[in-house]
Amino acid sequence: MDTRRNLLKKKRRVVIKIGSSSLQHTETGDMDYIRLEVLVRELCNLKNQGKDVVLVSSGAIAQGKKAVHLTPEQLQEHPIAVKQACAAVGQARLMMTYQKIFAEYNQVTAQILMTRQTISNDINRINAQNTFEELFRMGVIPIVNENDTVATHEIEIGDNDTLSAIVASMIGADLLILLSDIDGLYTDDPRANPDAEFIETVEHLDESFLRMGKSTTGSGVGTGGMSTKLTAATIATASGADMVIANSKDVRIIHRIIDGENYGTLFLAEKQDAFDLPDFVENLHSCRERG
Ligand SMILES: Nc1ncnc2c1ncn2[C@@H]1O[C@H](COP(=O)(O)OP(=O)(O)O)[C@@H](O)[C@H]1O
Ligand SMILES: N[C@@H](CCC(=O)OP(=O)(O)O)C(=O)O
Repeated sequence: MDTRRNLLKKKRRVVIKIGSSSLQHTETGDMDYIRLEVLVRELCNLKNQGKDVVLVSSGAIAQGKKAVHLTPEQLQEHPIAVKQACAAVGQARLMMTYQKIFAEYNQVTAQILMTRQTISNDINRINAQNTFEELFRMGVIPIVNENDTVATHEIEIGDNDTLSAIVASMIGADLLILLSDIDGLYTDDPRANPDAEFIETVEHLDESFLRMGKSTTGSGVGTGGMSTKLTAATIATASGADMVIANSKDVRIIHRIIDGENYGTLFLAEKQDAFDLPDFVENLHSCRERG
């Protein structure tokens, strides 16, 4: 067995991110309760192994749209306010569903909603860090999302891949797992290029890997495609966490990865003393705009 994979067993603080498309049935857009249940069981089991666990869950906007039966015309009218209203509805639904399922395992959860200011403002960031630490001491699993109801372009992080890496960096996590609709990183988007090859391990995340995420295709339900996952890998690995991108088709992949089995793409941590999270977050938008 690959010794670097085997070391994943020893991780103490794990952040797991699941995207909107992974939480719903493709055909109907309704919640996939079985997948949610298995996800919750996996997280509770990690917690029972003595690890600190954080879930970053997308899905507020997608579930909110579904709940209020939004027509495409309504979406066109006031896209930002409509999206924010949907997020307000969907976030409450998501939390209700998670709390119900976590309660079956006697697991207490908490909701943490963040914006870019949570990181860039020193007081907000320290408060958020203290809250996470207190929740871990209490044995609670925090469930994190962007505060979509108030976040507009000026203060948004914009996608939960990046958010999950920011959270991992902020709380000193040693492993981040991004659950996606694809097995991991390929040399190119395999949906567009049948010759794309799967990459098992990224030892050093240089330009050649970052270029592989430039294709703009994605599930159409969530945000980002592969490029936001590579931004997440940049933050996580520079902060000293390993990161894995893996397929959410069977969420039992979480314990298989942590047991050291060869699933997904593993990005190895390369802690950089010069990495400054607030500074990185401050420059996030200008970096994206420069492409
Ligand atoms: N180099 C690449 N390797 C793998 N997938 C890629 C790559 N470039 C683009 N993609 C696309 O990114 C998609 C995953 O992004 P997205 O749909 O936003 O995921 P999620 O909703 O799970 O966060 C894949 O389904 C794939 O089509
Ligand atoms: N914060 C948004 C999701 C943003 C996002 O990054 O979505 P996804 O690409 O599905 O992980 C929501 O909850 O709807």
